[in-house]
Amino acid sequence: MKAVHFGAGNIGRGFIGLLLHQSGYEVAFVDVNDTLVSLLQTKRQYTVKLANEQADTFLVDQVTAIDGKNIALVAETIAEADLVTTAVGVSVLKHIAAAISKGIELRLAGSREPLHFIACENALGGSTTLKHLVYEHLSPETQTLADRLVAFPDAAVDRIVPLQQNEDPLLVTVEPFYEWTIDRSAVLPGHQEIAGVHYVDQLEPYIERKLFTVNTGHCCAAYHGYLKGYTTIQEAMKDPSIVAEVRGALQESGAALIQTYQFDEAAHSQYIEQILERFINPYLVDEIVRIGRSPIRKLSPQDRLVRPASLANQCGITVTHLTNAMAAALHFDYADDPEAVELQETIKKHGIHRTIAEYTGLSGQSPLHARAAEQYQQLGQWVRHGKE
Ligand SMILES: NC(=O)c1ccc[n+]([C@@H]2O[C@H](COP(=O)([O-])OP(=O)(O)OC[C@H]3O[C@@H](n4cnc5c(N)ncnc54)[C@H](O)[C@@H]3O)[C@@H](O)[C@H]2O)c1
Ligand SMILES: O=P(O)(O)OC[C@@H](O)[C@@H](O)[C@H](O)[C@H](O)CO
Repeated sequence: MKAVHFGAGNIGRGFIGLLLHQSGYEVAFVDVNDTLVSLLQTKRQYTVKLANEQADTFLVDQVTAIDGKNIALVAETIAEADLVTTAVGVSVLKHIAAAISKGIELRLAGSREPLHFIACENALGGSTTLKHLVYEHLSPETQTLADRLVAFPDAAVDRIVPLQQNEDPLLVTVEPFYEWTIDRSAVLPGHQEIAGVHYVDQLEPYIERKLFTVNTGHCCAAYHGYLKGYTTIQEAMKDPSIVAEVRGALQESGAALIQTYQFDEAAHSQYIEQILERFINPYLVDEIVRIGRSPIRKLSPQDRLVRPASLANQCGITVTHLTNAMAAALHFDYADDPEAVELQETIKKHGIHRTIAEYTGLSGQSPLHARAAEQYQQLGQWVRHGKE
């Protein structure tokens, strides 16, 4: 079986590529990083190392890579594939949509075999977003045919894969834990289930629980950790005041998730504890600036801070830690992150209230907006007064 995977980065090699390989797929990675592409083409294999005491390793072989700029070759490879996956970043999906649409046109011209596209990004409805972007490039006739033969099941992916600092540029170190959940209701007959994947009839509770626990807690630790001058999440999670913020945020999002999806309270508490353990894995070095990357995306209405805060607010739960994490995110002034730079420029130019309204969608009338703005000022004073 042949799979095409867009994005030969950390999660692409360290999680999706590994699981597809273990399921019997030959994986062709599509990437725009020339070094990665050329190394994968030459070596045809790479190693995944687990961040555990034994440092278990897995060899992923029978792989290759395609230059993402070579649209004709990407399209031809998609036309021949049994499965297509992505892990490029949700904001990059628009850049791969044209090549995917060409692949679908070629495929439909020569085959009636169903084809699945699964976006493995940290976002609600990632594959659905990809579908809309791809359909913009297809004629109405092709869209009608694609409706029958091409599917875009949404998915949730969970495995912490930090930025890599290995001598071997293809080696990727990952945490032992993983969870890949796919919406079975959108899968076409004939799809061969991927080993190790959890197929569910309704994805929403799973993706919201993952994003609003793992990613909410993660970015909460990262933004508060950044303000306190820590470099890694492992350092930040040694600070009791940061752990208290993370726990507080996860209690707020947790209460909202439990009310919305009727999760068992004890099981959800255990889920939170397991995640806090994962954050402090001593065999990983995970940089705060990776976890805090793209603060505009992370402050957007459907993402890990605003959506759980809004859900909690609607459920009548008092929200202070999630708004404090938004406030800390608004202070994330990391100069190498283009979204952080844009955010800081917007605050300077238009002030905090307009910035909050513009990026979070929380209007000036929202109590969450008011609290985040007040906490932003308090954190600013704390930073200016030497963080006493
Ligand atoms: N790293 C994690 O812990 C983790 C876990 C779960 C989900 N995710 C999600 O997976 C996605 C990728 O994250 P990552 O950490 O692997 O990032 P990454 O930067 O390591 O990998 C992204 C890869 O996509 C490639 N890319 C960029 N533009 C492209 C294009 N136009 N065509 C083809 N390839 C392109 C990049 O060159 C890079 O190799 C994100 O959506 C992230 O939220 C990451
Ligand atoms: O990838 P992002 O930028 O959406 O979020 C950063 C991290 O929180 C994220 O990559 C986690 O490590 C991952 O989602 C764990 O499953």
